[in-house]
This record gives sequence, C-alpha cells and structure tokens, in this order.
Amino acid sequence: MLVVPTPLHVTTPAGEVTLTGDKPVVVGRARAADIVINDGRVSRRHLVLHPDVGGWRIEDISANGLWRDGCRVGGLAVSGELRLRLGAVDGPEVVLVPRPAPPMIPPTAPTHSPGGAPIPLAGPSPSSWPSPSLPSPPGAAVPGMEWWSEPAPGAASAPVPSAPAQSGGPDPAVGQATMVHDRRRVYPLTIGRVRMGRSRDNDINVGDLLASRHHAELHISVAGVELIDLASANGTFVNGHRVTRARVIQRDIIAIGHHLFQLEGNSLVEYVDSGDVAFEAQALSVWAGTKQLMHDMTFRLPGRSLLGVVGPSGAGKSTLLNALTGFRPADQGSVIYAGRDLYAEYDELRRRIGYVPQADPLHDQLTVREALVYGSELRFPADTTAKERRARVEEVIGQLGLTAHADTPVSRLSGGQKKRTSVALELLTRPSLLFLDEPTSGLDPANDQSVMETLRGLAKGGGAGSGDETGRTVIVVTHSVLFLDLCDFILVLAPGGHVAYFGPADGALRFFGKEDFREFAAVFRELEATPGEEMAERFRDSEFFVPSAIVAPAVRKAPPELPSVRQQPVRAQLATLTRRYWRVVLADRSYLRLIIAFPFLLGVVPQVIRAPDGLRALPQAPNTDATKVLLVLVLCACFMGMANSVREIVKERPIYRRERTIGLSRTAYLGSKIILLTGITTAQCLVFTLIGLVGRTPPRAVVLGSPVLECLIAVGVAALASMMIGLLVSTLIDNADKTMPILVLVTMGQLVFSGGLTSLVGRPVLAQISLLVPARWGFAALASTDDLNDVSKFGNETLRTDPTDGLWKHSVTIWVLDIVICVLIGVVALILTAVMLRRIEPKVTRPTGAGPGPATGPGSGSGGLSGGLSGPRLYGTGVPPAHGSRTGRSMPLRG
Ligand SMILES: Nc1ncnc2c1ncn2[C@@H]1O[C@H](COP(=O)(O)OP(=O)(O)OP(=O)(O)O)[C@@H](O)[C@H]1O
Repeated sequence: MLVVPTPLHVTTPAGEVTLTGDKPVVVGRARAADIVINDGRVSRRHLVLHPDVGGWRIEDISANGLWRDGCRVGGLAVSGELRLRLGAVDGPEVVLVPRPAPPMIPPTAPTHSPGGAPIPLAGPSPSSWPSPSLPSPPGAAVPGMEWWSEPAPGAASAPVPSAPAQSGGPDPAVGQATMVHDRRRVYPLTIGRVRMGRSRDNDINVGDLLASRHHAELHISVAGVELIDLASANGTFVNGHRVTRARVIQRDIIAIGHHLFQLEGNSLVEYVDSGDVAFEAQALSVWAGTKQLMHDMTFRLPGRSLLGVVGPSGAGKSTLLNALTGFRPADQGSVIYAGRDLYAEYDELRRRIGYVPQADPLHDQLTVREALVYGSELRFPADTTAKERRARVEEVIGQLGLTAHADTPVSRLSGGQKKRTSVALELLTRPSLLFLDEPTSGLDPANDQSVMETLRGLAKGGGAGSGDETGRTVIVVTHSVLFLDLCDFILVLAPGGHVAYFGPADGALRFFGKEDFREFAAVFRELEATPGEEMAERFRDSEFFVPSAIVAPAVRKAPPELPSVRQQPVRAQLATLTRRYWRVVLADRSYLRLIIAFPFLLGVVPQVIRAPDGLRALPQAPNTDATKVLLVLVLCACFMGMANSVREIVKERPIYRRERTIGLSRTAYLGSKIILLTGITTAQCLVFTLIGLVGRTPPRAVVLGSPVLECLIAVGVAALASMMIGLLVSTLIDNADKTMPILVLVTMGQLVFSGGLTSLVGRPVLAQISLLVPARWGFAALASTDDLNDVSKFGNETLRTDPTDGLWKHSVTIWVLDIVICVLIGVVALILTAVMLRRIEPKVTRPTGAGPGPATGPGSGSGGLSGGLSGPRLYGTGVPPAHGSRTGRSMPLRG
C-alpha cells in the first residue's frame, strides 16, 4: 500500500489549486515558479511547499519574509487553515487549507484512462505542475478537476452531469468573473474529444476567420482536460502563450482568434472579445540610455473610447504609441487589456492590435479592393476560401464608406479615402484595439474631419444588429487639433513624456483655459516653453486630475523572442506576394512601358560603337573596338539590373514594416522580389544582348558550343548580381530619392573596376576591390569567350605592353570560374539584403541593455510624478472603471 499525500488547497491572487503531488512546489514571482504571483513585493522564489508525512511544510526562501497576523514568521507546518501575506504585512495573501487525505490505494491501481491511453494528469498549463505520485483512484477527485463528476463505468461518451462546485474546487463563478468579455455559449463537456474550428463539422464552431477549419481539440477524460492544437495557422493559446499541446484547468484562458474559452464547472464557456473592454497604461516609463523619454504614463480608458494623443513635437507621442502597441515595450510599467497584461501575454494579444502607420501601407497601383483582397490573403489562414475572404473585404469596404471607390486605384484616392483604406486593411481581422499614427497629417480640414468622424464611428461601433456591434478602443496620435472634440478622451503630452492632461475632451479646454480647440496651438507653445515636470505637476494639482487608484509599478524583464504570427505557410505567402507584385507592375503602365523599352534602347548603345572587324582577332593589330563593345554590353546590363531593383524595397518600407508585424515572412517577401525581378531582368538581358551582338559575335565558344549563349549567360549573371546589389542598396537607404545618385555612383564604380576601361593586373588595391564587382566577372566571362587577351594583343610585347589578364583566359575553367564568382557575389548580396532587412523591421522586443533598469527607475530618478506617493497614479477617466479593471483579476497559474 502506498500513502497518497494529503491534498493541500492553495488560494493565491494567481488563482486556486489543490496540490496532491509529492514534489515540493515553489511559489514566487519568477516565471519558472510553480505558482506565479505577479507582485513586486513577492520574491522571485518566495516560499516552498514541501509535502511531508501527514501534511505540508512551508519553507521561507524570500528576502522579505512571510507575514501572519501582522508578524513575520519563519517556516511553518500546515496543520489547519493558514493565511499568510508575502513580502509585507499587506502583501498578497496565500491561503493554505489541508484537505482530507484520499483513501489508501493499492499499488496495482490502474494507470490509464478509461480509454486505455495514458493521460497527463491535470494541472496548470502548460506543463510543469507537480503531478501526483499516483493516478486518481476511481471515485476520487482528479487533480485540478476536483469539481469534475466521475463518469459511470462505460459512460465515456455520456454528458458529464452538472455538478455544483465541491468544497476545495474553484468556484465556477469566480472563474467567470475573471473574463470581461461577452459570454456567448456554454458547451456541456463529455468525456471524449471535442473538436473546435471554423468549419461547421466541428463540435464547437468558432465563427472567426482567424480560426482554421479544424483548429484544436480538447481531450476530456477523468484525469483532466488536454488541449491539442491541430496545426492551426493562427495558433491556439493558453493564458496568452501559443501551445501545441497543454493541459488546461479551471480559469485557464484558451484563445482561438477572438474567441476565448474557459472551463467552468463541467462546461466549456465561450466568450468573444468584441473589443468593448477597458484598456490601461500603468506607470509606463521608457528610457533611451540614461535619458527618460516617458515618465509614469498612466491612464485608463473604458471600452469603446476614442482617445486623442496630442503634444508638441518630441513630447513622446511615438514613444507612447510604441509602448502601448508593444512594438517597443516600456522599460517599466504595464499595459493592461481586458484585465490581461499585454506584454506578458503579447503572443496572443498582439493579434488584437490594429496599427495604421503614418505612411499608408498601400501600393498606389492597386485598387482599394485589390489591396484588401491581397491583404486578406496574407492575414487569414490558408484554409479560408476566396469567398470567405471576399465577403470580409466587402464588409470592411462598406463599413469604411469605400463602396463607391472600391475599384479606384489607391493613387487616385483623396487623402481621407486613402487613410480609410489603410484602416480597412487593419479592420479585416477585427482588431479590438486600433492605433493610428497621425492619420490626418497632410489632410485638408474636410478630410481631417471625415477621418476623425470615421474613427469615432469605429470606436462606438454600429450598434446591435450591425456587422460591427460593439466597437473598439481607438487611440489616435495626432498633430491636428481641430476636431479633437470628437474624441472621448484627450491625452496631452508634455516634453519628456509627462502627462500634461488626461481626461474628457471638454475638460481639456477648461483646464487649459481655451474656448475652442482652434486655440490649442497656444497650448503647444506653452508646453514647449515649460518643463514637462512642471506641466505634470500643474495637472496633478488641478481639479481635472482624478486619481482613481494607486498601482505598484512592475519592472519588466525583456520579453522573450516571440514566434512568428504567420497565418500562411511561406509558400502561400510567396504566391500571394508574387501575384500582388506582378499586379502592381502591370497596373503601372508607364513603368511597364519603360521596362519593355529599356532593353531595346540600351541594345542600341553597343551598336553605336563602330566595330568593322567585329569581335575577332586581327593578325597584326589589337582590335580595340572589341573591348569597347564588350565593356558597353556588360555595363549596360549591370546598370539595367540595378535600376530594376534599387527602389523596390525602399519605396515599400511602410508596407513591409506593417506586414511584418502581421506575420509576413521575410523569405516570402524577398522571394517574391527575386522571382519577378529575375524574370524581368533576364528577359531584358536576352533582348538587349541579342540586339547588342548583331554583327559582332565572338568567333569561338569556350564551353557551351555557342558564343552567343555564353555571352547571354555572362551578361545575364552580371545583370542579376547587380540587381541583388540594387536590392541591398534599397534595404540600406531610407529614402527613395537617394537611389538615383547611388545608382550612378555604383555604375561608375562598375565601369572602373570592370577591367575593360583600364587593366587591373598588377595594380594591388584596385585589383582586389575589383574582385567584389559583378562587372569585373561578367566582363571577364565575355572576354574569356572572345579570348580578349589575344584579340586586344595583351602581353604581346610588340603591339601592347599590358599584361594578359588571367581571368580572361579562353579556357573552360576560367569561364566557369568567372560565372560562378559572379553568381556568388549575387548570392552574398542577397544574404546581406536578408540580414539588413531586419534593420527596418519594427522591433517587438526591448533592445537588451536599454534603459537604466529598475535600480535607477522612477523612484530614484528625476522625481517626475511619483514624488509624494508610494506608487505612480492611475489617472481616472472620470467615469467608473469598466468591469474589466485589473482589480480582482485572477492571474493564471503557470507551470
Ligand atoms: N533612441 C533615442 N535616443 C534618444 N532620444 C530619443 C530616442 N528616441 C526618441 N528620442 C527622443 O525622445 C523624445 C520623444 O520622441 P518621439 O518620437 O516619441 O516624439 P514625438 O512626440 O512622437 O515627436 P514628433 O511629433 O515630432 O513625431 C524626443 O525628444 C526624441 O528626440
């Protein structure tokens, strides 16, 4: 007979669980703790619960101790109910209640589920909850599922009878309270499998385009509930983290798209994140080195709010936007969405964020509908049908009032319509939070007003029965103040990232003593002239400041590298992007005409050179015309290749940056460029080389039997390698205007280092540099085919004193070497381009070493808003906190 350890019921701010295992359990703030309590007063590893014979023992391993009834206590044995505070007299409470021991179990007890398969025992997900030493005996409670009714033998597929929460099990009502979203449906669970997904043949139909057709499966047994992701495109999440397989217990939040599920009693309750939830910034501070860019930024927005963020240039608006979106998380503080920590659960919650950058991420050549269709292909799982995507596209077109312009190219839209198209692109995935960076910049007042009205409409939603029932939180950073009265709340930033005002729009006018927002320019001047701390102090001392809560600042460690949010396999993305790129090329008629005319026009250039003797060797004189013809050939090809590509990435920067955050694959993006540009450049080279070589073909081939074919290959690889260099340049520069001078410079460099203008043999530095230049190798391959050493009589003491060039040798090895090295240069340029592309991608994690960290944080820093209070303030909105406020929220237990 084995002794089953006495169960211990543990209640913490992080949730409740009954421990039945025989291994010690660590409670602390560290993510690696078995029970994680996210509170600054709790040590990373605060206490250990040791199972002992006949009970449990507590070991204190904290810095600030365990507190009981106002006194610090050391290690204790748990004999009855024990209430402890961690880290301080008023620290988070842990309640320990021993439960009656289960019956003695014979060692031969079954170790398998009724179905026969071994089932991992339930516990907090994802995996490392200490599991009991023995399986649950028949009739006994299952760890983590003590509320679960035991099925009758053979009743595996029968519905689990509804059972009231037993003592010791979590109260279903409490679990319910942790969820602030709309409760939609309750699914009674049965022992067996429950499949969830978008398709109607699932047990639970998830009506969300972000869900895959067959998305995930719940395996329910007496031992617990296991969640298995069915290789979904968009991922299955438990408590904010993507999982492929995880055990779930009460209060764990399972997320599939916007649909959230929780075990409540013996049912699975579905909630839908419709966007109508509170959003809070809590004590956000950002540093760049030792400079603090943002000070204790704290505010709370109820659901369906439109917030306008204004402030003079350099006040910190972009810094705030980056912190709120998680693109560049704050060094200190939290962003709370629907009661959940955005940074901690970013992997899941980032998918609820829509972000419209200042530069519209749109291809001018595409129509509104085309832009949205391609956008939907990139954003939705590969198993969505074109019909499903099309329906959503038409829905957002209608929602944004773009129906009349659906087939208009983006280039012909007004500024306001263009901005609405960018917003439509974001709305495809129904984000609950929509951020816009200066959407009205450059717009006339009429368009400015129409965009702001659109944003207000998006915040409020269309009401019951509409396609957009509940609205969302919309945060707009703007320089334009004319229509700020359309905002529900205004956040005025003072230089240094201080809050100069936060509250209702009309309150801002009264606070700054203005009649109208048109007078707000004077406010900006005042903000620029006054230290940020002083402006913040003024606001804090005013009647407009509503301190509604005090929260402890949370110092954040750098978030881990997150997996990609890719919805589509790379191949599918490659196909979509290539089609879109091709459509863009076709739609731009003038560009299309140019790339078609290019090879014909350039092909004439070598023909202008008089070469009566063609490319052949003359018996008694050097044929200098041959060198000129070959040089012009290779140079035009290099120019053409680079000209094709040098603007391609820089002109699409805003699109690339935005699409990267929604899961665009770098490989697919670069691949689509390479495929199309290679096709265009190769076709151009074919035409151009054939025209250029009319009447002047090298007499003998080296390798392939056809001198023309060899010339085509030599010209082609030089052009393609130059094209890759063009892409690299396009990645490195930040402005398309810089492409022209760089193109000229690089082409001149290719001319000098080609070896056709002047001999590079025996010229140390020049010779080495030339080895990196595609024109050098392309020209060498042409020269090898033509045997240019002989044709130009190099090395012939009596006719030309120039030494022969080893790379021009008319030999198979040398010709192949020339081609291979030229190809390698292209490959290296491509690899560098892929590496350099990272530089222009939005950063989603804090750079290591940024900011002085907690030790020199706000408490010991410049003072700012925190002077006088024990923690940063939460500026209330003047309205009651939404039901999603953080207070009372249970954090999930982590394994
Ligand atoms: N990496 C950095 N290092 C040092 N200072 C920085 C850094 N990034 C931003 N800043 C400074 O932080 C302040 C806030 O910058 P931010 O771009 O957020 O302002 P902004 O209000 O968005 O300005 P604008 O309206 O001109 O876009 C500015 O003074 C800026 O110079």
